[in-house]
Amino acid sequence: NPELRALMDIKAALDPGNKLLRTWTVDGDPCSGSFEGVACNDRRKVANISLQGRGLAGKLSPAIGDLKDLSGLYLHYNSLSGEIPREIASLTQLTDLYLNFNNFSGSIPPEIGRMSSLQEMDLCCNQLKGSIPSELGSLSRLGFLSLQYNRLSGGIPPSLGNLGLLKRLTLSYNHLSGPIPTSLANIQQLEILDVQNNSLSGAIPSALRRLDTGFSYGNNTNLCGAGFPTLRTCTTFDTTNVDINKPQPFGLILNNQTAPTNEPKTENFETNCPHGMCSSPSRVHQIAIVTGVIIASVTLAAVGFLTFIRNRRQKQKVGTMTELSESGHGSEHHPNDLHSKSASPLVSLAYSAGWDPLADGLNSEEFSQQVLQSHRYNLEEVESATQYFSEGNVLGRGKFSTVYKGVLRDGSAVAIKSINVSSCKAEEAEFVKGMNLLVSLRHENLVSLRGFCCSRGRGECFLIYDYAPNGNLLRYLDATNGSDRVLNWSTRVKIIHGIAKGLHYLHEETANKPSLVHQNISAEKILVDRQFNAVILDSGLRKILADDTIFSALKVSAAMGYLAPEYITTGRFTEKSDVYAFGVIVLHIVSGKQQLTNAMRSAAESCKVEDFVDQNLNGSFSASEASKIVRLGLSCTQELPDQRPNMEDVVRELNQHDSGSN
Ligand SMILES: Nc1ncnc2c1ncn2[C@@H]1O[C@H](COP(=O)(O)OP(=O)(O)OP(=O)(O)O)[C@@H](O)[C@H]1O
Repeated sequence: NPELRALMDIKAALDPGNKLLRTWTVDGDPCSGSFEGVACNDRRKVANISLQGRGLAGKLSPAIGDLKDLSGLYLHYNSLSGEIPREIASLTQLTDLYLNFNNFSGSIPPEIGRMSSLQEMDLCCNQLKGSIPSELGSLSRLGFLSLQYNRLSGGIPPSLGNLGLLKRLTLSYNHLSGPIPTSLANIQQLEILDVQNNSLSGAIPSALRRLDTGFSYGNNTNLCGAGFPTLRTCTTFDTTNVDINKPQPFGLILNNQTAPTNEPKTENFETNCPHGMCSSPSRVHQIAIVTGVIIASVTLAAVGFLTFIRNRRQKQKVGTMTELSESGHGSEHHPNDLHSKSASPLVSLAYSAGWDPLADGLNSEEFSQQVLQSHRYNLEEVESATQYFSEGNVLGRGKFSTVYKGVLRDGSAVAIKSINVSSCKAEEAEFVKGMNLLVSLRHENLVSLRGFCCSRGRGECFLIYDYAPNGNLLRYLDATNGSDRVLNWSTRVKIIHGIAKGLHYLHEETANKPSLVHQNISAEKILVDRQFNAVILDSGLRKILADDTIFSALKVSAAMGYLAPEYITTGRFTEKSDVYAFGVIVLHIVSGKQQLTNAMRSAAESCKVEDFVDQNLNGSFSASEASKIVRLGLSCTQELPDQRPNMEDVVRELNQHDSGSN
């Protein structure tokens, strides 16, 4: 059996000590279910190898290429080293390749471009060097490509723009240089593009603005572009082409070479050379030399300063290094390094203080053992629920957290929010107090928190929530007529009631809980459960987050129109600011629209509900109920907080209509 032979070769390389794959035996049957982590298809060919997180410390054998029917190879979270064998390219049926979180070195074999079935490839968090092969642009079915936290250099190949199904491209924390190819903006499916912490330069294709918060480009050498917060606008210098095959020391090139890119250059010229204002090439040449020298001096000074800071930090954090090795990954580019790269002072404070508030035996006073026992999950459960944080399970990524879909061992679906420790409150007692509060919140209209897990090794805390299968409210706004996303009137009313009741519960002070302000109510934070009830997400979350994390979330809320006007002058959140956001959501739900035009608002104000209510309902709604709810929405969005009702009034008002109509 050639497949058995290949498996024995693979085993010898993966587990040279024969300690971990003892069930793989030369006289066994790989398709009997007895080979740990091996599954076969109905033709009795090996179709899946799932050995993630098994502590494997060997290499990946070229014999892997002999398992021609393999569709999934999951070897992430091990300590595998050596090169990725180019024979892997023979796996033309492979859809999922997960080699992330290992110590693979060498370069990415360009032959991978022949793996025509590949849909998800995660090579993150290794020590891969060299450039990203342009051949990857041939992987026409690829949906996820993760190469972050490696040592990749050179340019981003414009050929990646051919990946028409690509949804998520993560290239952050490498040494990539040159421009972001315009071709990437042509990928219609692209939702996430993360190129942070590289040495990229030049003008960002303006069309990438559509990715909004899905586009992360911070900490690059010299990027520019209009309409990107935190970036400078481009100047004539930014038209200088950069040879993407030869990383340039200062992001500038001192001759007139044309970048070896096959994309049209028009956009860059349009952005950077308005009205023929560009300098002549020789002038650019001279200025570029002078600028290069200046940048060189500044860079050298900055490097010296950073080295000084880094050395100091390393001295301060002897304890942190122990934590890294505890997790079995000592690689320089491991994401656990995040805390050493992060600018937040909270991080080093947290780690040097040995931050692990949820460890057994600690905090017995602040955290009741009963709460600990009933709510604490271990990292293994979280890892297995999320299939080792597989990219395919990501529901969303925010500024400070990532949410994964997962399935617990009892088969129940959950959403797991992972929060980097640097975003949490640094004071252990404060954090624990916040956690206590979070688990005590119980209401039918709040997403139910099942438990939590904090991993010192990963530098993350996880909140495990019940999964709400019908998505968030955004999904039901701007729906096309006749689609199943058009909610009927009674469902809309039920959802509005639900949000009101959930917020009233939060605001109310009882013997068991203080009054809480949500601070981040938006259509995205309202989920819809199986019975189409509203459940509010992230309630109480602010109690465990650091202040700077909270403020960064505000920008989004303001941009979406949920931020109460008085916040600008007072800088404070009150129950009435939640009421304002609630009012905006009510108007969204009734109109079915995310953006309320002036015409719509004046229709609402002059009680012309038939012009305001979602046209997709084709008149199927109660006009009296609609006008009452619209009035309520308007009163909640009054300019002055005192003129807004409180949530108790809102619930009473809504209930009155209920009893009136019964
Ligand atoms: N319990 C849940 N059930 C179903 N979907 C969920 C659940 N929790 C979160 N989601 C979905 O996951 C995605 C991300 O969630 P959320 O907006 O809270 O996190 P985030 O992207 O980290 O954002 P932020 O930085 O705004 O808090 C959203 O689309 C949300 O609808």
